[in-house]
Amino acid sequence: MNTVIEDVKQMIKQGGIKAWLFAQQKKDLLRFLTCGSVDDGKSTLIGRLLHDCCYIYEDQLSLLHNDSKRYSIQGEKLNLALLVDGLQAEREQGITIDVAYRYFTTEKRKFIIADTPGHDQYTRNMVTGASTCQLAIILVDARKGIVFQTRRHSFISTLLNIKHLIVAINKMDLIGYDFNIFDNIKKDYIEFAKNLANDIKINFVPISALRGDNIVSKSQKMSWYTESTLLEILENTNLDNFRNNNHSMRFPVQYVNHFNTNFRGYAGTVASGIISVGQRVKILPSCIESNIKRIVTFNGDLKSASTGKSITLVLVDEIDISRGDLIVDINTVIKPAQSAVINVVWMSEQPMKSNNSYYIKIAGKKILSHVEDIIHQININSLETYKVNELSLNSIGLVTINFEEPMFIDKYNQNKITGSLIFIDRFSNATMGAGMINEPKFDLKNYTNKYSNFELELNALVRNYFPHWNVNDLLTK
Ligand SMILES: Nc1nc2c(ncn2[C@@H]2O[C@H](COP(=O)(O)OP(=O)(O)OP(=O)(O)O)[C@@H](O)[C@H]2O)c(=O)[nH]1
Repeated sequence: MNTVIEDVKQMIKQGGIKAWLFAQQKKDLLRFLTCGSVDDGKSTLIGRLLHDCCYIYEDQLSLLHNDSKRYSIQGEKLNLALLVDGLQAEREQGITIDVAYRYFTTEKRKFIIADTPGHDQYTRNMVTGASTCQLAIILVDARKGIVFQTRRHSFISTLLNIKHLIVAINKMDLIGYDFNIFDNIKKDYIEFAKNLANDIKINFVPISALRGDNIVSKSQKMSWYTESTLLEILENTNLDNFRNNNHSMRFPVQYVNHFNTNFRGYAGTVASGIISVGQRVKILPSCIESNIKRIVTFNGDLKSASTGKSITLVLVDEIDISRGDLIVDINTVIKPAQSAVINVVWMSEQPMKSNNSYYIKIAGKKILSHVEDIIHQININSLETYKVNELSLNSIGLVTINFEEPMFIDKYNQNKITGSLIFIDRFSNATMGAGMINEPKFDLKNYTNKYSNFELELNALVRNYFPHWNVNDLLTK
């Protein structure tokens, strides 16, 4: 890593802008999110990181000075939170609603930050932000200590397979930079974290996002803290665990590009592994085999492409492939699952109930599914589980669902793309919840339905548009 940086420094001296661009491409990328309760200082922390890493342009800074006068509640000179609170509604209410993404870079690494809302009602935005991140900063207000949202966001982060948490105890300036308060919060969190997965790395940093203590530079006010600043931790986190190139190749087809009669390509993003020209592959569910003829990108053809790369594949043979099909290496052994046990974060005011049917979408494939059993709900405070009949808004639980047709899926901790799904309401098309596959099941009784897809669609349409006809739902047992 250091050698690359040294090389690049040398190149910038010698080569100007081209070398600089090359240097940017060579840097590692860390995606992280900030989460925690309302007003813990998430947006201020991001503003501070951007400011102290000199990632605010002069025109942005002067706009920020003006906006600070207009929107700031506490009368601070520069309200750094306004840099990321982009929506007018966010500024007026002083809270984050949407997920705001920001990019910055240091000499060592590139970063994409997701600023997610602290409010309970925006849990879905937090889940969205966390789903693509490798690290989470859990903000804690030093005056309040560990609260419900601290536990909730920590648990959701680990559920989404984030293995590195930084617990940033903020607003230390408001408690006189007191070591004992910091230490007690740290002990409380360690006690809570005993119930989280045991392979999670946790760092604790006392900070003041507003004053800039221990963010980019060491605080003069907390000489008792001798460990790394927040930025140092972000820069030095080991990213090897996050690369998914060692896993078996998965390429879900997102779009069939029939540009002209001579070109038929399958566009998508490599979900895991490496795909190469000449490779023998099979297409699921049909199991038809072919070879990769070309890997097409906007910048020209590639010989191979690895996890995360957006590409269009051209095969040697003319095969009927549709959106949602999965291309895998010929030697891959993957059994079709008829059902799965799934961790669910429910995001709808209409509760999830046993026997309900929803569309689910996994890696571009949309099919009907049926809730067989709600195994349990999780108590966020104690992380204990208990039996429920339904999952209400923002609750987290474990459920078994059956698929309308066999599905080629993975466990979420092995593949985030082919191991995650969303639940979609059959009538309104609204997203109802998010799911992470815990255990695909291959040997369960088939979910058979005596009605054809056409009959089911017709039934759904009639029930949606003519509710006064009181037609029964064919999918409800
Ligand atoms: N004194 C002090 N105030 C802070 C600190 N960090 C943030 N604040 C203030 O706390 C308030 C909330 O900060 P935000 O950054 O908007 O908090 P948030 O967590 O993004 O809030 P939501 O977007 O509603 O979830 C603002 O008035 C900040 O100026 C800090 O370290 N010290």
